[in-house]
Amino acid sequence: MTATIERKATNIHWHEGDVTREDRASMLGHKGATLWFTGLSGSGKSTVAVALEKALAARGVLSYRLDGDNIRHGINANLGFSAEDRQENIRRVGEISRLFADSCVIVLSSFISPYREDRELVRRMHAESDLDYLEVFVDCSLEEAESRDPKGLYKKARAGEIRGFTGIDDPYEEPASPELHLRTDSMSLEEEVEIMISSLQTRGIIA
Ligand SMILES: Nc1ncnc2c1ncn2[C@@H]1O[C@H](COP(=O)(O)OS(=O)(=O)O)[C@@H](OP(=O)(O)O)[C@H]1O
Ligand SMILES: Nc1ncnc2c1ncn2[C@@H]1O[C@H](COP(=O)(O)OP(=O)(O)O)[C@@H](O)[C@H]1O
Repeated sequence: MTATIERKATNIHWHEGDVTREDRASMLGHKGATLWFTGLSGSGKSTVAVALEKALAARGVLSYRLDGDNIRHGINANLGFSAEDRQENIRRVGEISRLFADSCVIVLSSFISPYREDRELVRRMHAESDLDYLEVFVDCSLEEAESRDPKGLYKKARAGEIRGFTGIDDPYEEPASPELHLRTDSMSLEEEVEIMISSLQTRGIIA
């Protein structure tokens, strides 16, 4: 694997193992892949990922969720919401997703990931490692997301208590050609799960 940013360390060498990705896939009975959920806060990224995780588990498929809020409690606790910090957030999570996907897990990564360039970096990381990558645009209008306001954050942003909130006073760049487009203000959760499961089947990632 080559680096996606300039690497500081020199004199480092990739060490191959004897157990291959194909070996891991036969052990688990499915391939690994990353589903990258991008969309506004409150668009439904976490809800959709939780529902898909459950549906996959019922089929005996191993998946693992990486969620913005959770990851920011741990490995990315040192990052805020400036454009630079969001970029580093996505870069690190992109690398973590690549590792999990290589381990043959279906990775469900839910991050606002507002910048197209940052998402394209994650796509390139997966392509570089010959791993399936599906960008899932979790799409709903700002008005709908704001009316849901599951954490009361839009209210705070409108009141000026949160600055740089995506959709209010910070940008969200919509995906130009996502592999999957879920319109959560008109589709049901069941339909959304069905679309994702059949796409994984069609691509030969799961049976
Ligand atoms: N300023 C600002 N803008 C956007 N979101 C904010 C902000 N401050 C806190 N939050 C909360 O952080 C969650 C988004 O984290 P992410 O790691 O997904 O963001 S990003 O991809 O780096 O843009 C987001 O979670 P979701 O609502 O699940 O998307 C919010 O709960
Ligand atoms: N079709 C749908 N798909 C996903 N979420 C939906 C849908 N309809 C309504 N919702 C609601 O929208 C909210 C989305 O919140 P959440 O999943 O936390 O969003 P995000 O992770 O993008 O911030 C939840 O309260 C969920 O129940």
